[in-house]
Amino acid sequence: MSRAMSHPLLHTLQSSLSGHDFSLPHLLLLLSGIFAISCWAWRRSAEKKSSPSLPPGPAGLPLVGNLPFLDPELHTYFTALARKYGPVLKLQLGKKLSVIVTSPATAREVLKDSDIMFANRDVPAAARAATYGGCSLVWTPYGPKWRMLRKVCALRLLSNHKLDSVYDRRRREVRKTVRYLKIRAGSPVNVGEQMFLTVLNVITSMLWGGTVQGEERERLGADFRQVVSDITDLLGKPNISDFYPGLAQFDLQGIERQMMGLAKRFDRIFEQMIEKKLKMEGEGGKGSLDGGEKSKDFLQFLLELKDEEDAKTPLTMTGLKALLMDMVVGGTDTSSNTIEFAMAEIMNKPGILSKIQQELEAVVGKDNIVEESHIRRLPYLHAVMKETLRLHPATPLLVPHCPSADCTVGGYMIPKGSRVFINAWAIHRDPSIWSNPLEFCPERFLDSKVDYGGNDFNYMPFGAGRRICVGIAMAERMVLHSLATLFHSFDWKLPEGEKMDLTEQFGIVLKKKKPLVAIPSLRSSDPHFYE
Ligand code: HEM
Repeated sequence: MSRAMSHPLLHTLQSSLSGHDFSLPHLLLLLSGIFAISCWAWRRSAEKKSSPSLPPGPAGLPLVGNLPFLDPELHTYFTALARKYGPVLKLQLGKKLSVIVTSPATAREVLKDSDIMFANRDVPAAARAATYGGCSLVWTPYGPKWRMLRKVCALRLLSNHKLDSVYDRRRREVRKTVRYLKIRAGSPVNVGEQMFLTVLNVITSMLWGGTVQGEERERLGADFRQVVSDITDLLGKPNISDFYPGLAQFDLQGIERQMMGLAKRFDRIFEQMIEKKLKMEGEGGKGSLDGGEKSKDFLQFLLELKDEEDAKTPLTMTGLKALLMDMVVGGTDTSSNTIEFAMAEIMNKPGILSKIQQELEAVVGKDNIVEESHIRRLPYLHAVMKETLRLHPATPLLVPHCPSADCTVGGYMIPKGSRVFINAWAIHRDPSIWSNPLEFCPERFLDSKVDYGGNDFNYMPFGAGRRICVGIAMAERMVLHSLATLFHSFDWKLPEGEKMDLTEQFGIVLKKKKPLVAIPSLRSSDPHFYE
């Protein structure tokens, strides 16, 4: 029987007809029944016709969809597709529907108008393997657990107040880098590598104190760098397990296996720090691991929180370690790659470099060391940071969002569970929004209210809405303080015969294809500058 025949009115009609009783009331009933059924059927077909369709997108092949045509440089590939298919387009990647959003208006619909609906993540298999099953702040679904983790990070580690209280730790790491560069003056230095180490040491010193010194510090620093870089590479790799969840158990590309191996190395380091911390507490020590400092570090606070039995949303040991993972993976590459791109763009434009140095001279002075407190008074340098994040947003497609129910964006239907990419990279280079979009021009941000706080959908290097980056204040301090110090204390040039190459390489975190190697020289003859 067809679906229409199951309507209850039909039963009334059927029984009327089978009784062969065609008196006027029955006839009226029959007619009104026919009328009601016709209206119902018409409404259903009209509803079907007017329900929004899926977004447009390139035709795919049976079973695999668009997978064979996927270009690994996703940000440029998605940008080219958007030119052809518009600001909301779909790609069928195996069984997974991906949606790419490429205009300020449609990004606003996702990140503001339907923020709660899109506040979930579609967790890739690699991310689950990296973060104890996806229980970290970055990957946890929107809900009470996410709120608890977010609050803990925002208030206890990354608030302006907390950051102020641990400035000495950041300062110490920046000064260590200055001392290292002084020794290397006149020789080529891998800028990204040095800035990665600086940011990493800042973050770990905020997490568990200046725990590792001397040789141990060097060894763990090198270890972390390789692990973070391998993790972000694996997170950006297309994975069959995501496109065909039925095949995930076979881990055909070995991505989850490799990721588990990397996560284990992290886990060992975390265990080591936790063990030291618990031992110190057992011995009655209350300060951070480097001793002497009264403020509790983040790990100490998390361990106390974990032991709170009456907490509404308890923090487990794996949840605690996943949070440490987020800070180390989410905070390092993003900030250090931004510093590296900024350095490269600045060195490429001597006019910009001299404006930065003039501003530093006026605000910091020739005879002073740059302090974090100066950065609020360096508007030109701030414009340089904004312009760097416009042209080279650290996460060009943000972190993919996932709707918790079917919804509509740009008039198209986005099914529950799709993977939604916001192409911030393309929006930041859209000629209808930015004049000379490919030119590095910090001046466009001077006397402009455009900021990365998540209210302007033309510019969103940190995302927007509930899942906006939780580390903005920290990133701002690290990037500006480092750049100010690098250009106040040193002049920089490329090795003889080298040309600046600004080519990007896609990954969940965007990087310079060719690492920036540059030669520092001292700007001051005063040795106190380099202590
Ligand atoms: C230049 C530096 C940075 C950039 C450009 C950046 C950018 C982003 C972006 C685009 C997102 C995703 C937003 C979305 O889902 O729409 C994000 C999320 C996140 N970022 Fe950052 N980030 C930076 C530095 C940091 C730092 C220093 C930390 C911590 C120490 C951090 C921790 C996180 C975390 C934990 C999330 C996930 C938040 C959530 O899902 O609720 N980030 N970041």
